Amino acid sequence: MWRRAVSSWLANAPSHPATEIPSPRGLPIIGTTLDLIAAGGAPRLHEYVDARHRQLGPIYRESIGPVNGVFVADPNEMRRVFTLEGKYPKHILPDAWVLYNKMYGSKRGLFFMNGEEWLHFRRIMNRHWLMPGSGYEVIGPCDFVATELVDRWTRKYNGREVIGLESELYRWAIKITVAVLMGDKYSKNQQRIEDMVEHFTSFIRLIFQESARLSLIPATVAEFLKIPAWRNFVSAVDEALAVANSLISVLMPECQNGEGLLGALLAEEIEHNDVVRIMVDLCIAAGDTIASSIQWMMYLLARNPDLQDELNAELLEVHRPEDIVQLPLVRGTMREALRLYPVAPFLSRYMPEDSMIGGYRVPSGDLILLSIYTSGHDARNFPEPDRFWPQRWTRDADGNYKGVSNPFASLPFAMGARSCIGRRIAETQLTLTVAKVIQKFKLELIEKKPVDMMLRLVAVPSRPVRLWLTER
Ligand code: HEM
Repeated sequence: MWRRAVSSWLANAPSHPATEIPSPRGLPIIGTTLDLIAAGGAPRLHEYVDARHRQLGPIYRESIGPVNGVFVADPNEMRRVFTLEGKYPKHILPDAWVLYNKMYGSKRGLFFMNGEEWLHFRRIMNRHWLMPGSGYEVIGPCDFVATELVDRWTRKYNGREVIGLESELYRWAIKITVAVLMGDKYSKNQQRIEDMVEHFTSFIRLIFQESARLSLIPATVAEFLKIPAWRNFVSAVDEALAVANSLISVLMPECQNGEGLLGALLAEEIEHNDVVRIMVDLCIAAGDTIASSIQWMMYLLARNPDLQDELNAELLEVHRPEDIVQLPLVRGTMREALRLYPVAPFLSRYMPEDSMIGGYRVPSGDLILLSIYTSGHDARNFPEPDRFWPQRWTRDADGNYKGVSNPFASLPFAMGARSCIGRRIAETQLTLTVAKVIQKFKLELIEKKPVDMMLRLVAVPSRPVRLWLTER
């Protein structure tokens, strides 16, 4: 009711100039950066912005560090932003990466492309990667790596704590992505590429750690002062790109006959270098996002033993991987984890033209930041928003979600032409692996104290999740 009232107010409100968008008071040059530092710094940005929305409303403007943007938390206005994003949607890029690419002449994959170049490659990728039934096998490779993880944990951690859960899941994330890229060829080659995957995994973790340290300092300043975080970031990116390039070069000849998603891309008329840079960036994009999401899923399940039993009971009836990934409760668990802990708590678009957002005329070129952490935790969109309740995503007899008032308030993969290209793959990887783990083990937390979410470029647990496994 209240939500509808706010939305209709936003839609019908008379237009106001952008200068009237509510804004907190800040200092010249640094804006409100000091307020953010007092609130816990960049790792707590999602909570800081959430508090600002409560203070200033569903749309407000703020300059934080090098970023000046209009923050939007109303789901209907968020949808509008995607309808106004234009032919070549443009999102914000991490400052440190952009400077690195410029300084070292590094040509990068889809996430970093813009304009015609982006559209050209995105269309090719959409054809193969997003369309259901595009024919490329995702389930088989995901099933193979998920089974491998469960077997490894049975040998090493049954009746024990999983040592280094984060590293275990990072390794799983990279492996499962490489497996999807290689298709059937993965199982035959996995020993050969094991070391490269291991190295790549450790450099990717390092990159994310260091780039988070750089998030409040303009990259040009960090580079000029040669602060340790910048130097470490550069060497981790150098190493990761070098290992990833070698990895893709090893995989390419194996997939020449169309195997896996890599084979599909090779069959297109794309230059070798372009295939390599697209693939390298896919591995980078996949690693942190799915490793973090699966940690949250396991953390939430470990806190809810009854749900684990309920899931296991449902899984007793279903055997084929393609049916497991469709189970409403398995999918609900994933959607709920991504609602509570969205890997990317802010989505961004530069408006291509002057646009009406929330009753304000936002000029072309302005940066809009969609606060999906806030909209996902808002009681107007999700009753009892802090409760982990996977069944809310299942439907009642009338076809309505049981506990979701506005599904557009949780957009972990974004929307529109530039939404996550790996969504279908990620969903298969997460649901299948979690289902297999639950079929085999009961999960318990060793430390019961709640774990917070913090931003390290993507949202991750603020301290290690310590998991105890007991075979069912
Ligand atoms: C839970 C896991 C994941 C989440 C929550 C996630 C989320 C996102 C989001 C929010 C974006 C930005 C979209 C935008 O600006 O509108 C994005 C882009 C992207 N994602 Fe994912 N992602 C996940 C997994 C993956 C995986 C597994 C892959 C690769 C296999 C991948 C590859 C990409 C790429 C290449 C882009 C850039 C797309 C473009 O600019 O056209 N992601 N993702």
